[in-house]
Amino acid sequence: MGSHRNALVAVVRQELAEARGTARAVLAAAESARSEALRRKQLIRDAYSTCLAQLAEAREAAREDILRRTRTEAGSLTRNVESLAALYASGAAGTAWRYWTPTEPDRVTRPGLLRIGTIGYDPGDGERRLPALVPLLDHAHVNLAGDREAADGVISGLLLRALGTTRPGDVRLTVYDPEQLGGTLAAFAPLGHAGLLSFIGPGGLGPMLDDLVEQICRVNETVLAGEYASLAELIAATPGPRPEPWRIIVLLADAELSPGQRAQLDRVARTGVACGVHLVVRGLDLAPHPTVERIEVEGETATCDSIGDLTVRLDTAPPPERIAGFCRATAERLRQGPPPARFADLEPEKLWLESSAHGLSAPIGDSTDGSLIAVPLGDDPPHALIGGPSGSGKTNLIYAWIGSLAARYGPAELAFYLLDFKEGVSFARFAPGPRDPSWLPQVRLAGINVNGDREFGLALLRHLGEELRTRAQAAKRHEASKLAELRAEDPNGHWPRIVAVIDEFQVLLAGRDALAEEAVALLEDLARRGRSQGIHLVLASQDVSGIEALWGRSGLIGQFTLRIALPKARRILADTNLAAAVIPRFHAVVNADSGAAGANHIVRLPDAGDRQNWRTLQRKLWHRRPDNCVPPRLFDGDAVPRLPQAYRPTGRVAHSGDGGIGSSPGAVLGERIDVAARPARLRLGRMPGRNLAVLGTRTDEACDVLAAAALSLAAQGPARFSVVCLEPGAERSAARLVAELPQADWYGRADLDQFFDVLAPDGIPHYVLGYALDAAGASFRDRWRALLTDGPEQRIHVLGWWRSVPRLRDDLGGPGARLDTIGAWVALDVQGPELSPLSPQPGGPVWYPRARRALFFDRSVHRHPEVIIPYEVNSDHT
Ligand SMILES: Nc1ncnc2c1ncn2[C@@H]1O[C@H](COP(=O)(O)OP(=O)(O)OP(=O)(O)O)[C@@H](O)[C@H]1O
Repeated sequence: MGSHRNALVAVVRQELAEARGTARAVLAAAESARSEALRRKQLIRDAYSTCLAQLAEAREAAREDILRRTRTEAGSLTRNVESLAALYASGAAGTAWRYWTPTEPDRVTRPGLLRIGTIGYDPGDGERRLPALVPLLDHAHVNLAGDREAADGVISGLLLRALGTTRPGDVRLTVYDPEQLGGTLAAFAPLGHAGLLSFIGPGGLGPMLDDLVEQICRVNETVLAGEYASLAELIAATPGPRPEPWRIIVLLADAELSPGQRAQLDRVARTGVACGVHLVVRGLDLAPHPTVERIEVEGETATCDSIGDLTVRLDTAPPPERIAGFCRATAERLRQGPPPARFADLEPEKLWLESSAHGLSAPIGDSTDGSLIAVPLGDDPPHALIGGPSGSGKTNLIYAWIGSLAARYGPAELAFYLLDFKEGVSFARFAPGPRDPSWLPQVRLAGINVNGDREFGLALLRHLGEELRTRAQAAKRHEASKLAELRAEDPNGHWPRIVAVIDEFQVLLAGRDALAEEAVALLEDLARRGRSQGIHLVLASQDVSGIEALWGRSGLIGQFTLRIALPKARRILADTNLAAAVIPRFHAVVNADSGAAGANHIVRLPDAGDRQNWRTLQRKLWHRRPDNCVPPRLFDGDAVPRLPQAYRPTGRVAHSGDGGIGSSPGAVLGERIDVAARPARLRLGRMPGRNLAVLGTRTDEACDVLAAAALSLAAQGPARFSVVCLEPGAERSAARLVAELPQADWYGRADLDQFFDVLAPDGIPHYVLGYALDAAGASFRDRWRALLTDGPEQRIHVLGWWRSVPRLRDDLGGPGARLDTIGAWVALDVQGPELSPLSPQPGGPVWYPRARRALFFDRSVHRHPEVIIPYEVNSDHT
C-alpha cells in the first residue's frame, strides 16, 4: 500500500513537476509576448510623437506660407486699390484737406469718385488707411442719414471736391436749407456772385422741384435728343465744352414733403443723373434706386452702399475759410471767362489721320466759351492774309497754325514753305539745329534772316510757280479740274497741299524794281491758279503799307478771302469792320469772307511760342516721319555757304549734262539764291569773250570767287593754272589756292614778263587767275588785252580781279574801249550805275552792294544779272 502510495506520490510529483514546467514555459512565453508588445507600444508611441512633430512642422510651414502669400496678395491688392483710388479720385477729388488745392481737368478727363474719409485695414504689417470714395457727378445722388452735423460736414466736403475738380461754371449749386436758411453751407455763398449758387427759401421747394423736372425734360428733348442716353455719353462722343452744367441740389430737409413734392423728388432721383442733375439729400429718404448712394453717418464714422460693410472714418469737414477762398477765386475766374486753350489742346486725338484732298482745316485757338475754332484753307478760302502790328503775336499765331496743321496732315498730305523777311530766326525751329536734330517732317523749306535777300523770296515764288505748272500739266493729263480730282485720278502721285507762309511779305514787294514786278506777277498767278492746284499762300505783315500795296492790285487781294487780324491790325478787315480795334491781347479775328463785318470769329490764341511745348510736338511728328522724308532746306541769310567738297580737286563734280564739261567746263562762283541752293556756274568754252572780271575792292570776297572758280575747274579734269598776284593783301589767299591746285604756277609783279613769255597754248585748258590785275600798269596793258581777246579761243581764259570798273576800262583801252572781251563779271561793292558799260541795261542794273552778296552776269546766258553768295573757300578770314 505504502509503495503504491509512494508510486502515486511520485506520479503526482511528476505531473506536478511537468505542470510546473509547462506553467513556467507559458509564463516565459507570456513574458516575452508582453515585452514584445511593450516594445511595439513604445515604437508606436515614438512614431506618433515623430508624426505629431512633423505634422506640427508642416502645419507651421503651411501657415507661414499662407501668411506670406496673404501678405503679398494683400500688399499687391492694396497697391492696386491705392492706385485705383488715386486714379478715380486724383488731385482735388482725393487729397486730404491739409494738402488740398483745386485741380482743373483737361478736356478729356471725366469725373471720378470723391473722398469722404478713409477705411482702415491691415495688410499684415500694421494698420493702413485707404481713401473711402463715393460717386457723385455723372454717377449718383447722395442720400445721407444719421448724425446731422457730421452729415453736413460730409456734404461740404463733397461739394468742395466736386467744384474743385471741374471747370469754373461747370457745376451749379442749389441749396434748400429751411432750418438754417442757407447758414449750413454759408461758406459757399461767394459762388452766388457768379450765378453758381442759389439758396431756396422754405417755401421754394415745390417750385424748385418743378423746375428741375422741367430742366430734365428739356435736356432729354433738346440736348440728348434721343441720340444719347446721358450727358456723359454725349460729351464722350463730342469732346468740347459741356452743353449743360451739372446741377447739384442740396436738400437739408427734416420735414415731411407733400405727396406732390415727394412725387417730383422721386422723378428727379430716377432720371436726374443722366441729365446732369444730382441730389444731395440729408434728412429725407430717397426711394432706393441704382443711382442713389446712401451714407449712414454715425459720429465720426459712416457706412455707405458702394463701400459695403467696411466702416469709413469720416474726414473732418473742410475749413469754412478755405471753402470761401476757393469759391471767391472760382467766381473771379468765371468773371474772367474760361482760360484759353493751350497749345497742346490744338492736337487731335490721333496724329496724321486727315486727308487734304478737299482742303485743310485746323484749329488755331478757342472761342470765349472754350470751343476750338478751326481755320479752313482749300477751294474757299484759298489764301490768307494775316496782319497785326509788331508784337501783336503774328509769329505765335503762325506757330499755332503750323503746329495744328502738322499734327493733322502727314507729309504726304501737306508741305510747308516758310519764309520770314524779318530779322530773326523764327522758322529755324522747324529745321534740324545743333541743339535739336529733329525737324518738322512737312517742312520743305525754311528761310530765315531773309530780310536782305528779297531774291530768295522771288526764288521761292518761282519754285512754287514751277510746281503750279507741273500740277496744272498733270491735271490736264488726267482731265482733273481741282486737286481732289487729280488725287483721285492719280492715286500714286505725290500731290500734297502746299502752304507757303511769307512773313513780312511787303519786303518782297517794296521798291519799283524788276524783282518786285516779277514777284507781284508770280504772286498773282499763284493766287489765281493755286486754289485749284492745292497751293495756298499765307501772307503776313505788320506794315499797313505792305497790305496797301496789295489793295492796289484788286486781282491779287481778291483771292485772299481768309483774313486774320490781330489786335490793332489795320486794313486787314473791311473798312466797316472794327473788330480788330477792340479785341484784347492774344486774340485774333478770323474772317473767311474777305473781312466783311458779320463774318468774324474771335479766337483766343494759345501760347505756341514756348520752345519746350513746340519740341514735344515736333519730336512726336519727327519720330513718325516716313523713311523717305528728308530734312528741310534751310536758307539762312546770315550764313555764308562753304564751297562744297564736290567742287574741290579732291571731290568729284557731277556732270550736269548740259554741254559736256570737257569742252565747256563750268567755273563755280558762288551759291545761287534759289530754293535748291545750286551753284552759279560760268561756262568757259572755246569762244571769244569767255573771261571773267571780278570787280570791287572787297579783297576777301574777290579771292573767294577766284578760288572757288579755280578749284571747281581743277575738279573737272586736266587743266593748267597760272596765278598772277599783284596785291600783297591777296597773297595769302592766292598762296593757299596754289597749294590746293594740282598744277599751278605763281607769278608776282616781278615775274609778269616771264608770265607772258612762257604763255603758250597746248590744247589743255589754261586758266589765268589774276589778283588785282589793274596793278599791272600801263606797260602790260596791250599784252593783257591781247590775252583777253585771243586767249579763249586757244583755251586760255583770264579770271581776273579788277578793283574798279574804270580801272578795268583803262586796261582795256580807256573811255571808249569795247568791253566785249569780258563775257562775264561778278560785281562786289560796285554801285549799279558804275556797271553800265558792262551791262545790257542802259544806266546799269539796280544794285545796291551788300556784304557777302555779288552780282553775277554772264552775257551768254543772262538777260539780267543775278545775285549770288560768294562761297567761303577758306575759313581764315570770316
Ligand atoms: N497767345 C499768346 N499767349 C502768350 N504769349 C503770346 C501769345 N502771342 C504772342 N505772345 C508773346 O508775345 C510776344 C510777341 O509775339 P510775336 O513774336 O508772335 O509777335 P509778332 O507780331 O510776330 O511780333 P514781331 O512782328 O515784332 O515779330 C512774344 O513774346 C510771344 O511769346
